[in-house]
Amino acid sequence: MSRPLAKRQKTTATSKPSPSNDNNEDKHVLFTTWAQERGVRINGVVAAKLPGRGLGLMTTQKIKKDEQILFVPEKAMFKPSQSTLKKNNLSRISAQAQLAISALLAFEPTTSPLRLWQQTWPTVTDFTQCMPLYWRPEFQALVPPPVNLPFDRQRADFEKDWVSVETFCKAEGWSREQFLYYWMIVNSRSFHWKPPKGSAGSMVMCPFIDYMNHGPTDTTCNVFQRSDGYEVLANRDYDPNEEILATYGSHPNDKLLVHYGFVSSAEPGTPPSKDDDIRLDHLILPKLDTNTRDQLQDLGFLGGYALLPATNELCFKTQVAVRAALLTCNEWEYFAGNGEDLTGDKADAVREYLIPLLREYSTDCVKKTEEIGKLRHKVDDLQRGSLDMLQTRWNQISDALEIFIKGPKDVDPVEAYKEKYEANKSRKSI
Ligand SMILES: C[S@@+](CC[C@H](N)C(=O)[O-])C[C@H]1O[C@@H](n2cnc3c(N)ncnc32)[C@H](O)[C@@H]1O
Repeated sequence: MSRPLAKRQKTTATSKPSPSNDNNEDKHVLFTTWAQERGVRINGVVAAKLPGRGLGLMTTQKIKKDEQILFVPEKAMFKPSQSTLKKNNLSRISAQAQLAISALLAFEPTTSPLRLWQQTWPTVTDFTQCMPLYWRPEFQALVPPPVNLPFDRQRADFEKDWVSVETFCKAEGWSREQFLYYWMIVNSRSFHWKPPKGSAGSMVMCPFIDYMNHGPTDTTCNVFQRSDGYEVLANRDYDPNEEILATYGSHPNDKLLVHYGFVSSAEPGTPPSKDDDIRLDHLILPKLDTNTRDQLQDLGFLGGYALLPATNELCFKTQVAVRAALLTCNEWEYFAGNGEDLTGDKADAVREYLIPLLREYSTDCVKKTEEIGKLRHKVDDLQRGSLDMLQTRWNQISDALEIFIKGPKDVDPVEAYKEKYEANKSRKSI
C-alpha cells in the first residue's frame, strides 16, 4: 500500500531535509490507521515529510476556523506505568524519567504493538544531527553562550535521571544510550495530562498529535485539554496543502535548539517572532560588582537580560541592570519601580554603555562563523546539518546586534530586517 505524500509546504527552515527513518512511507499510513482504531479522530490532515522539520501535518482539504482537526482520547494516550514504577522503587524519579522508563519497557520489545507508533519517531541518527546533547564536543563548544544555560540544565537533569534509573536499567539490560533516546523522545514529544477527577497529573504521549510541528505564539492551531482528551481546533481557515502547527510554548530559539533540536526562522526579510530573544547575561553579569548583583537579586532583577529582536528594544530587566551599573541605588531603584528615570531620561546612557559589549559579541559572531566554516569542510552531510543550525542561530544573533548597534534607537524593525535582507541578497549576487 502506498500513499501520495502531501505536497511539501514551502518552509523557512534553512537546514536540509532530515534524513529520518522515512524510507518506508507506509509506516505512517499504518500508524494513522492504528491511531484511528484507538479512537483518535483525524479531520483533513495527513502526516507528510517536510524539508528541515522531519514529519509534520498537512491539510488535505479546506478547513474552517474553529473546526476540529484532531481529537486524541485519554484511552489512546501512553501513560507512565505506575504499577511497574512502584514495583521497582521508581515512583519518586522525575516525571520525565518515569515516562521514559515506561516507554522504554513498552515500546522497545520488537514484538510490542507500540512499535507501529515508535517507528514513526525520529531515530538516533536524526537526534545525532539536531540535538546538541548528541553532538560531538567540538560542535557543542560552538553554541552561542546563552544556549549554555538551558543546555547545562538539560545535561544536569539527564545525569540526575540516569543516576536514578541506572541500577534498574542495567538489571533489565537497557543501556544509557537507550534510556537517553527515550528521555529525549519524551522531552521533545510529550504532553502534560491532568486527569479531570483531580488525581495527580503526569507526562503522557499522544499518538498522531505528536506529528505537529511548532510555530510561534499566536500563529498556530489551538490545542486544548478537554475532560476526555486532547483536541486541536483550527485557528483560521486553511486551504489544502498547508502545514498545521501547534505552539510548544513562547520559547526563544536557544531553548528550542536545546530541547527540540531546531531553530525557528521568520520569513526572510521580516523581523523574528516575539518569542525570540537575544540573551545578554554573559555580557552584563560580569560587569556588575557583587554589591550591585545582590541588590538586583533582592528586587528580582538579576539575570534574564535580553535584546528583543522583534521590536529592536532592550527588555526592562536589562534597562534596570544597566542603570544599576551606572546610577545611584536611589536612581535605579526608582526606575525599577516606576519605569521612568528620576533625573532625566537615561536611555542614551544605557545604550552607550551596552554598545561596546554588543560590538564584542558581534565580533564573536564573525569568529564563530569562521570556525563553523572551517569545520564544514571536514564533516559529512549529517554533521553539516548540525553546523547549518548553529550557523542559523549565530546569524540571527548577528543580525539583531547589528540592527540594534546601527540605530537609530527607534529604528523600525520591519524596515531594518527588510533592508538587511536586501543588502545580504545583493552582497551574495556580487
Ligand atoms: C513533536 S515532534 C513533531 C514531529 C516531528 N517533526 C517528527 O518528525 O516526528 C517535535 C520535533 O519536530 C521538529 N520540529 C518541530 N517544529 C519544528 C519547526 N518549526 N522547524 C523545524 N523542526 C521542527 C523538531 O525536531 C522537534 O524535536
